[in-house]
Amino acid sequence: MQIVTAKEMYEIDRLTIEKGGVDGKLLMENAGRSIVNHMLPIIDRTKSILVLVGGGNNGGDGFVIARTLLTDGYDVLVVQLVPDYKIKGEAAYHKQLWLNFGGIVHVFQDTSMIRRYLLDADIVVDAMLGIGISGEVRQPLKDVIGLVNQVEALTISVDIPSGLPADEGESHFEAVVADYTFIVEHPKMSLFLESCSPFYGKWEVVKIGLFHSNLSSGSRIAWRERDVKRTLPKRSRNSHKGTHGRGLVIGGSSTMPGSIAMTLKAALRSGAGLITGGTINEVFSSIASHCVEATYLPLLGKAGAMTTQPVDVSMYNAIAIGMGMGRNEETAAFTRQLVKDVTKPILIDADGLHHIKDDLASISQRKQPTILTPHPGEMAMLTGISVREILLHPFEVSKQFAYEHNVYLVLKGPHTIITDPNGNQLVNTTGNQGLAKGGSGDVLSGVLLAMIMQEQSMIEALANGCFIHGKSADLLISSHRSTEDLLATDVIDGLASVFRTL
Ligand SMILES: NC(=O)C1=CN([C@@H]2O[C@H](COP(=O)(O)OP(=O)(O)OC[C@H]3O[C@@H](n4cnc5c(N)ncnc54)[C@H](O)[C@@H]3O)[C@@H](O)[C@H]2O)[C@@H](O)CC1
Ligand SMILES: [K+]
Repeated sequence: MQIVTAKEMYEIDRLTIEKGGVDGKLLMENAGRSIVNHMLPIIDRTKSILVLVGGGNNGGDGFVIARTLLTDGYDVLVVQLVPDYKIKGEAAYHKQLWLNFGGIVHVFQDTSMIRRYLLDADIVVDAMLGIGISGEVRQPLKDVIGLVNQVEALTISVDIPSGLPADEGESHFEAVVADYTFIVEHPKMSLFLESCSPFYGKWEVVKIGLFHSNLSSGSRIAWRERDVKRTLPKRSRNSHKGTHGRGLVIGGSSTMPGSIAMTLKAALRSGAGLITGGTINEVFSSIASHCVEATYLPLLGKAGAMTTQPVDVSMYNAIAIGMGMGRNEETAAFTRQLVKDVTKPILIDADGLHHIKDDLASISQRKQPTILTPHPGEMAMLTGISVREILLHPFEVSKQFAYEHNVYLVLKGPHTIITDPNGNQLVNTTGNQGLAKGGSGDVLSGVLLAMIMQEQSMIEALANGCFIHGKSADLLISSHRSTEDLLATDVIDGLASVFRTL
C-alpha cells in the first residue's frame, strides 16, 4: 500500500486521466460509490445523514455520496459551504446529477444554520476539504469544523478529515476529528504522523481504479500482514540450527542485566538458530538461568560494565549491540572499535547509539549493513534536531539521515518508519501504546536480529520484525492483556501466536 503526498496523488490522478483515458467524472463517481459501500455496514437506514460539501473535488465526492445514498432510500441533506459559482468542473457535473435526482442543495448562510442541521443529524459526512487545502482553514469552514467536532453525530470523513494536511511538516491546523475516514486509493503521509493520525479515527482505503505508477520520489509503503506473509522466509523441514544463522548480542551491565536477557529470548523466539550473549560475568550469572537456550561469550568488565577488548566475531552472521550496556567511556570506546572492525551486519540500539553518536563518519564507511534503531529522543541525540521537528518531518529526517550515513534506520514510534540507505521507506502498521514501556526496544532488537539473520532483503527483514513485534502486542491487547499492564516479556511470549498465523 503506497503512501503518498498530495503532489504524488495529483500526479497519479493525472496519469490515470491522461494515459489511462479514464474520465475524471468517472473517478469521482467511483470514489463516492466505493465510499458508500464502505459506509453501509456502519450506518443505519433509519438515521438522518448530513453531507457537508466544500468547493473542490472533495465536495464533488460528497455529491456522489449523497446521490448514491438518496437512491438507496436514505434520508440525506446536503449543505454546500461555498457559493454556487465556486462549484466547478467535475464537482459541478455531480452537483447537477444530485439535483436531477431530486436532491436539494442548502447553501451556507450562517453558523446558526449549520448548528441546527448538525443537531438534527445522526451521521455527518465530511466532504468539505480534501488534499487540496492550502494554508490555514478560512472562514466559514473554520467555524464549521469547530461545530462538527462539538456534536455527538457519527462523523465520516471523505479521503482525509477536513483541515488536516496530507503531507508532513505542518504544525498549525484545525481539523475535523473523524470517527471514520475512507481514504481514496492511497493513504496520505499524515496518516502516519503522531500529530495527525488521531484525527482519522478508524480508517479504510477505498479503491477507485487509479493508474498504478512508480513514483520518481522513491517508494514509501505501509507494510501489512500480506506483505509479511509474502516475504517472510519459510522454515524448511530440512533446516538445522545453523540454517537460520548465528547471532551475537552484546550488552548488559551490572545495573541493567535484564535488557540483554530480553533481546536473547526474543531472538530465540523469533526463529534464530543459535544465539550467543556477549556480556560480563556479573550479568551472565544473573541471567543464564532465565535464558538457558542461549550460549554465552564472556567479556571483560570493569566497574560493572564492558571495557575495551578485541572480540572474535568470525562465526556470527549478525550482531546486535547496545542494550543495557551503560554509558561509561570505556564501554563507549569498546563499542566504537567493535563497530569499526566488524565486517558483519550490525544492529545498534539504546546505549550503543549514544556511544557511536560522535563517530557517524566511520559508520558510513562500513561495507556491511549498519542498522540503527532510535526512538525519537535518541534520533534527536544523533541528529541534533529537536524531537518536535523530528515528529513533524519523520519521513524526511529519516531519509536524509539514512542516506547521509549509509545506514538502515528504524525510527521507532506509533508508526515506525524503516528507511534504507537509498531512501526507500516502509511503515509499520501494527503496535499499540502498551509498547511505550521499558524493555520494548530490547525485545524489538531481538526480533530484528533474528530477521536479519534469515535470508530476506534487509529492509523487508526489518519491516517484518517490526510488524511481528507490534502484532504480538496487538493480539495480547485483544485477548487477555491491557495497554496498562502489558510488559515487554509478555510481548516475547506473544510471539508464538503471531508466528502461528504467518
Ligand atoms: N485522484 C484524485 O486525486 C481524486 C480526488 N478526489 C477527491 O478530490 C479531492 C481533492 O480535490 P481538490 O484538488 O479539488 O481539492 P479539495 O477539494 O481538497 O479543496 C479545494 C477547495 O478548497 C478550497 N480551499 C483550499 N484551501 C483552503 C483553506 N485553507 N480554507 C478554506 N478553503 C480552502 C479551495 O478554494 C477549493 O475550493 C481529494 O481529497 C478527493 O476527495 C476524488 O474525486 C477522486 C479522484
Ligand atoms: K474531507
